[in-house]
Amino acid sequence: MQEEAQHIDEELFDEYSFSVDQLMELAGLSCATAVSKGYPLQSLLKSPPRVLVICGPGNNGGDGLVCARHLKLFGYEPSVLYPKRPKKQLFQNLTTQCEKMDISFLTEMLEADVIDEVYNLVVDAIFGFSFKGAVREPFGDILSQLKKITVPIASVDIPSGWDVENGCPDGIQPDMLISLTAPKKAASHFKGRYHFLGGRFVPPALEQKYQLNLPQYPGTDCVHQLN
Ligand SMILES: NC(=O)C1=CN([C@@H]2O[C@H](COP(=O)(O)OP(=O)(O)OC[C@H]3O[C@@H](n4cnc5c(N)ncnc54)[C@H](O)[C@@H]3O)[C@@H](O)[C@H]2O)[C@H](O)CC1
Ligand SMILES: [K+]
Repeated sequence: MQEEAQHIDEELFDEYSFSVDQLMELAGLSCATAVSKGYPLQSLLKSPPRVLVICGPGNNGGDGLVCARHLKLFGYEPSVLYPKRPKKQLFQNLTTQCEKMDISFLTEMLEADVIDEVYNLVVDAIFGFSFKGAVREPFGDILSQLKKITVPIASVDIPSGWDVENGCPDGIQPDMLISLTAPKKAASHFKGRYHFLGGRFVPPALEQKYQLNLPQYPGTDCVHQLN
């Protein structure tokens, strides 16, 4: 399944000629849309409507940066923690776009009780389908703080630190999961309240080839609520 997700990914780029930027924009927009459906502005307990977006070193982190930008456009106040920044131009551009929109970047991870006090929720865009092995720092420390918080976590594609196939019983337990392209095997271990499917960009021929059996998205929506 981890391999299958990577094959679909490669095929979208190599055979279907999509660029990463295109798909990441749609993925990140889906995440911000799912957050706005699960945690509407008017339902938030803390004002201003602060959201902490934690971004990892790969494309999952890129989805997080796009998500933060759209959340800001939707009226939220995102702050971003982005401790390991790849040198690639794409990630530098996404970072500049956030900075130019007055999204603040934290210099270090906050303690769990501070997160609970200041933020309404955390978007987990640390690792996606390429996560492997034992968690390396600084992400071990970040995930251990996330295990202690009581505000909800919305995970992008896969709850970070979970094995892509087998999940992780003592890992973080997000309240929302936004599966991108198609739910990964680990999604069957998800016990939170909201499961959304996003990344409405899969060409029908690719969906058929991999027998993804994707549900029908409602109307023109970029997310589909699975439960
Ligand atoms: N086609 C699609 O479906 C799209 C998916 N998108 C998103 O991209 C991620 C997958 O991105 P990828 O760059 O392949 O990898 P990750 O972000 O999962 O992470 C790789 C990153 O993490 C480091 N790493 C791996 N294991 C560890 C570890 N044990 N400890 C510390 N660090 C680790 C690794 O070195 C890399 O730097 C997918 O899930 C979607 O969210 C696209 O954005 C849109 C198209
Ligand atoms: K994640």
